[in-house]
Amino acid sequence: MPDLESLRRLAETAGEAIQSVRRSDWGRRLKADGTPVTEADIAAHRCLVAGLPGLLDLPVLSEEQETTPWPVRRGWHRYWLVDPLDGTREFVDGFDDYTVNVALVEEGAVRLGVVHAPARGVTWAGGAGLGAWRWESDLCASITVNPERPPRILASRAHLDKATRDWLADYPDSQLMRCGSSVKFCLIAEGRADLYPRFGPTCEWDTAAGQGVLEGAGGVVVSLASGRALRYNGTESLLNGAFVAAADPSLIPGRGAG
Ligand SMILES: Nc1ncnc2c1ncn2[C@@H]1O[C@H](COP(=O)(O)O)[C@@H](OP(=O)(O)O)[C@H]1O
Ligand SMILES: [Mg+2]
Repeated sequence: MPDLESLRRLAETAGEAIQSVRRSDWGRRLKADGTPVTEADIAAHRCLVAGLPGLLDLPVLSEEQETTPWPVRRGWHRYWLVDPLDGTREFVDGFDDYTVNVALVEEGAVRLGVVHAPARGVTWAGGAGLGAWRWESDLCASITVNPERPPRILASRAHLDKATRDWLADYPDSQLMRCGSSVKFCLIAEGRADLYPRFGPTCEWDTAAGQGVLEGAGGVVVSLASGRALRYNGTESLLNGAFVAAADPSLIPGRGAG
């Protein structure tokens, strides 16, 4: 296992690179898929790819670099999966829910995840069987889920599609909170929300770190196709299918009390 304190500090250093771009006259352009990429994404990416191999010498798969060809990547048993700036739309639009995401993936499962939200000054980390933690101003606290009924539900601020709206119609009594980036997983992990359904597209680097945090806190991230935990590096496509993140599996329709 990598040293968690060093990993947290590396994520926070990447966050400082993002914040210094935000304070400056930052550039912005659109990627081929129409989503924005900023100088901040690139600055955080450079910071992480420079630092991660020193913590654990493994391949790095980052949103902000050309993807390693599948015939090579499929042979990876362990690797770093990185989204240097998740929630670029939030960042560009002046909202604070954007994050640095680093996950250690082993045999297709998340072993450890670290999520840092630079504008909030908060970092979360965790992994299944390890526990989960939250840091603010260098103060560390252990966190766990706190399932409530009716569930407090999270949805993307920028991407709320019809399938998600239809799903939400089954929860007329629930409070809906809109939030960008992997912060959604972390809010469930620290007991402030219960469900995050996602039917619209996400990529593997959007979910892995948050999944680690949530699993460490006692929650789950379930693929609606398999009914099991979301897995990684199993296909050439880096797109996730639909999933639900939950404080408890019984909150997911069809898996208990619903
Ligand atoms: N059409 C699309 N295809 C692939 N991923 C998409 C997408 N629309 C949104 N996303 C993913 O959703 C993430 C944002 O999540 P949210 O809407 O919960 O804030 C984006 O992360 P980035 O901001 O890192 O690009 C992006 O990867
Ligand atoms: Mg992302």
